[in-house]
Amino acid sequence: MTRETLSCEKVALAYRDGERTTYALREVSLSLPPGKFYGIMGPSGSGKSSLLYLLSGLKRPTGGAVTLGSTPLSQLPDAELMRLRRTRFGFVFQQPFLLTYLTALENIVVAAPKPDAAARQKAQELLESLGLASMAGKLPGQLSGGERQRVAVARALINDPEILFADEPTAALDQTNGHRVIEALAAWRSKGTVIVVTHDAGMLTGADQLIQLRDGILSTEH
Ligand SMILES: Nc1ncnc2c1ncn2[C@@H]1O[C@H](COP(=O)(O)OP(=O)(O)OP(=O)(O)O)[C@@H](O)[C@H]1O
Repeated sequence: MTRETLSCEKVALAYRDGERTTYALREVSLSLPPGKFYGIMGPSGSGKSSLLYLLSGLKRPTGGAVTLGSTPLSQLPDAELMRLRRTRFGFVFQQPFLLTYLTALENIVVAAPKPDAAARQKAQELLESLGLASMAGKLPGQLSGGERQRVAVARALINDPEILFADEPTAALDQTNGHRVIEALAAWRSKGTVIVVTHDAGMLTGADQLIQLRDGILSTEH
């Protein structure tokens, strides 16, 4: 797996609403070397999700640039950007978005490039590493919210993502299950970069670096 530094240089994200322009982010610059667990924090509306969307190529900045190694993410044509996202990034969102008619194992395998025996084996290993070995054959409706979210983490990991992005992955969970999901995400730093957005500072005590946003700009950085 290639492991490159993800960086952004003076990125901005402006939303036009008729005459009005709202800046979700303005002039944010960051350099995120690989293999670390980064936490993006800040109050509601501070631009956390916007920053995650820009860093992961889900949105394009209205100013500045996002770069992965020497690849200018924000300048790639749509198809190339989509391919890069699919092959090098993994995503976990607030809701797990599992297919209700597939088992936990099948929900993971469908995200693999080829749904073959090797992918099934890997999906089973991921479930085991996340404490869900016995849940492989269960449907999402038979799992708890925390278990469903850990299945979503396993699905995000099936392609060995160089960067794992998570947007408020614990917002729908209680503290105990939230911490288990964060532990599962954080463990990936031994292989790739982990970037987690949350408004819950208690979830980021194990982060290597905290990125604090306020009103669309960086407020502190350690
Ligand atoms: N589609 C949109 N159109 C207009 N303004 C938007 C849009 N999406 C976000 N914004 C604004 O951009 C700012 C940053 O939003 P963002 O979702 O990035 O913040 P956040 O820190 O993730 O908030 P939360 O914790 O509430 O999810 C907010 O003022 C928000 O109202």
